[in-house]
Amino acid sequence: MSAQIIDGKAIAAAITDKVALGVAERVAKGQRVPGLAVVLVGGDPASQIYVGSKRKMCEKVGFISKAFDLPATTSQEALLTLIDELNEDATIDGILVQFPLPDGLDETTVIERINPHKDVDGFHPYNVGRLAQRIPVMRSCTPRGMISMIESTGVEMRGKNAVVVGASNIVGRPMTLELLLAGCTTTCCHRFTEDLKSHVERADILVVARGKADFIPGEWVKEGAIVLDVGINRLENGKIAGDVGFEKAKERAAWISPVPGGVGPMTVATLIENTLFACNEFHS
Ligand SMILES: Nc1nc2c(c(=O)[nH]1)N[C@@H](CN(C=O)c1ccc(C(=O)N[C@@H](CCC(=O)O)C(=O)O)cc1)CN2
Repeated sequence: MSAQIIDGKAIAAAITDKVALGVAERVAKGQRVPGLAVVLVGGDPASQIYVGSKRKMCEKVGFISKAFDLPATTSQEALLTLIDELNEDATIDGILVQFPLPDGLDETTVIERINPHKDVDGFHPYNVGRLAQRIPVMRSCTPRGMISMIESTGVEMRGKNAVVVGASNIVGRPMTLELLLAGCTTTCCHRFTEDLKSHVERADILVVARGKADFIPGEWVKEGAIVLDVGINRLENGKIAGDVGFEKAKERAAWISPVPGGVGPMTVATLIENTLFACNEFHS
């Protein structure tokens, strides 16, 4: 078997085209355009790339994008004051604080300060709790994006064995909740998981978010599985690799997402989708 590629770039483009139409519809009705505040603290090179593509995408779909580039020395108090101001700003529908934050800044406190209806990252405990209770509101971008990718295959999720490798707050945990919501029998593997291979081998849907190149050998992938690779690992040769041994996995899976061009672009597209949703639902 040679897997079909889940083209995240193409699916993301379709999503952002739809958002651009949604913005045009608002304008035609005389409504204001959605606004996204993108906050970057410090100069982490990867974060600069991701923030750059979020701002570019805002421009492309017709959002107002407010950029806040703060020095790494920014105090927790100053960052929280900015969030308070953005919470009150009627032109802003979404607040995005790029992670990781520099040492000394507490991500949990920052997330909890954002108005849950402007939490376009879906990280606030209110939004995670809503997802856990099967009444989602704002959904985390990478996990929600991956659900859109699985939906694009046309494969029914209900009843499938789904295995998520990695239990981070940003990806692994909310993805576990998303797959449960979709009707999968879901296992979340983490650093204390014993016999990881046996879990991976029975995954009809495999999501890997470990951050280590080739962490899951392609030979472990179940025949006919859907494989979503969240890893972005920069190799010494300058190339980017995922967490799954792609070539071997491709011989066994039915569907597989590439790195780059898979899950990454969906994170940005879903953020844009969330911002329009927040604008239409809560801040019209
Ligand atoms: N506040 C947030 N911080 C972070 C999030 C998040 O969702 N919200 N996720 C990641 C980084 N991230 C978005 O912020 C992100 C990661 C990767 C990509 C992407 O398109 N990757 C490309 C490769 C690009 C490259 O690095 O050369 C790809 O996979 O094709 C977009 C966004 C951590 N922080």
